[in-house]
Amino acid sequence: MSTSSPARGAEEFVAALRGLSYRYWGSHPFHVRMHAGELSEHELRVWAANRWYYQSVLPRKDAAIISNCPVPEVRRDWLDRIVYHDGTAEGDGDSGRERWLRLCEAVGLDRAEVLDERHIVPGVRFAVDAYVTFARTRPWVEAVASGLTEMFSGHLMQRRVGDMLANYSWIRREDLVYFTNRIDAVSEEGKSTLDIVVRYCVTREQQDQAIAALSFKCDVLWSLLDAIERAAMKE
Ligand SMILES: O=C(O)c1cc(C(=O)O)c2c(n1)C(=O)C(=O)c1cc(C(=O)O)[nH]c1-2
Repeated sequence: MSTSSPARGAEEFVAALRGLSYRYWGSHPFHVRMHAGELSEHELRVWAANRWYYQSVLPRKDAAIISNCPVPEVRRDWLDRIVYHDGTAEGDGDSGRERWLRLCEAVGLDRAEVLDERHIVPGVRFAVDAYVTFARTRPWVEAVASGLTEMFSGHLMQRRVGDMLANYSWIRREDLVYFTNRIDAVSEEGKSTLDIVVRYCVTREQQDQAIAALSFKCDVLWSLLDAIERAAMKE
């Protein structure tokens, strides 16, 4: 990687980031089967219980970004993500955590078995922990860039709601409130994340590192679904 190449213009940089969409987990075979209505109830339970681990560590990943970031505006902006997932008070039904738990219950899991993480498989733990470690140890703007998968997720979640309602007769719209609520939040966050990355990645090398960070995150999500798919096959 040459540090002497000139920096990309903003448009070219954004196009390079967006160009990674083909590696996004939207095209993973497990998601394809989920959207087509081909997952069994057991497979949906394995998915919901394991993805809980991702949901539950997001605030720690975001806190790591804040702890490494010297820019007050970015820290202030980033704080909202922690509050979004954790809520503002214990037992707050209006939090990402609670909405995910609601989805878990809808697919037939009880809260206790989700919260005690008994269903989490090693590959999921490994992939998700790698995401948190990345945020703790890499420069803050790379960790921010790794969250840019959110640019691709709004459209996917929109489709997921429609496809799940059409293909799993026992799932109701209220059960999918995690996604319906998240769709707007994600497109807002995706835009502000992209603004931050474009603003603070000014050298060619920083831009390359941001692209590599997004690529790494695509691997995290893909590995997570690989592990879920494999775990769900047993039974
Ligand atoms: O359902 C999805 O496909 C999906 C994808 C992603 C993503 O692309 O990282 C996130 C979410 N959902 C999500 O709900 C969420 O809160 C979230 C936070 C982050 C992140 O990296 O900080 N990604 C995602």
